[in-house]
Amino acid sequence: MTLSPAAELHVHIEGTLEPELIYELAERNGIDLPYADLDDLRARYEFDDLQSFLDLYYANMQVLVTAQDFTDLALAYLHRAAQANVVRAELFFDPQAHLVRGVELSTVMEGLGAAIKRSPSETGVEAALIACFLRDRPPAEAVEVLSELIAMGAPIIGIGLDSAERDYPPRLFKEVFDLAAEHGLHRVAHAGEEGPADYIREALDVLGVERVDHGVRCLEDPDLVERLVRDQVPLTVCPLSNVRLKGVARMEEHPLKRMLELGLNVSIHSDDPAYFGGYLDDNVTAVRDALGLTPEDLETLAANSLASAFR
Ligand SMILES: Nc1ncnc2[nH]cnc12
Ligand SMILES: [Zn+2]
Repeated sequence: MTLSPAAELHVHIEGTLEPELIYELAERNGIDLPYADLDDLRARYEFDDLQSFLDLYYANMQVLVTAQDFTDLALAYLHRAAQANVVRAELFFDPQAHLVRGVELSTVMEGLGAAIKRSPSETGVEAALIACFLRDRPPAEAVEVLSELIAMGAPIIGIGLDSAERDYPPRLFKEVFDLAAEHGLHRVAHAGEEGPADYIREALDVLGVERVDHGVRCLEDPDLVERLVRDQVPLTVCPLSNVRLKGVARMEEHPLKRMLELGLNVSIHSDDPAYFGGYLDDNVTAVRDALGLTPEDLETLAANSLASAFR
């Protein structure tokens, strides 16, 4: 199936780290992996919830050490995205997850910066970077890291908020989002993935986000749905992620079709494709087959993604 051109607006670049690349980078950097072999690593890609995934996601990042590692990771992803007819990719990355391991911000930015620069000519995909802050780390640290990114002139178009959602309400991060706004940066946040619908409202009202990542739990709050429809707030939905992290029991029960029917501004994305069983095209075919989406539905979803991109 040839897919319509689309924008990938919800992908964590560290979540595109495929097991094969983990082994290749571990070898290159002389790192001993705590797995028996590739199959043993692959067998661990079974999750009970967001935290069980995050534990493996952060552990595997240890193989990312040099600027070249970050460049290779991002370009491998962008080549794969091109196969799915992605024309624009806004890549999330987690600066704090690297800083806490002793990898310098300058190394991360040099590596990812080179990849987004080379991408149009090498992959055909226009790429941009969004720095995400970890909600299970201190809010003051997020302010510190964003200040450093701004001071070094890092090539970022915006900021986001990710990691463990439950018990970490968006309002804790008002200061870093205000700083981003002062510097003309775009603002997005994960909300309503595992956390309650109220976190979506807070992300809009307190953080001033322009898009909500996931947002599926908005359906529990009819007044919020009405507002999201009225304001056409983009919701970047990640179907395979929702099923693999058990927010949704089976793809056949995914609320995406209902969200479309309600008039919500939804689009399909891949979140952490190396961990959740597929890239943008895999997500599209999975929901199409499970929910019986029509070619018109798919066209609407792709058009929504392009219209919600920051360009
Ligand atoms: N699905 C997700 N939710 C929250 N934080 C993440 N970081 C990487 N993937 C994530
Ligand atoms: Zn995500």
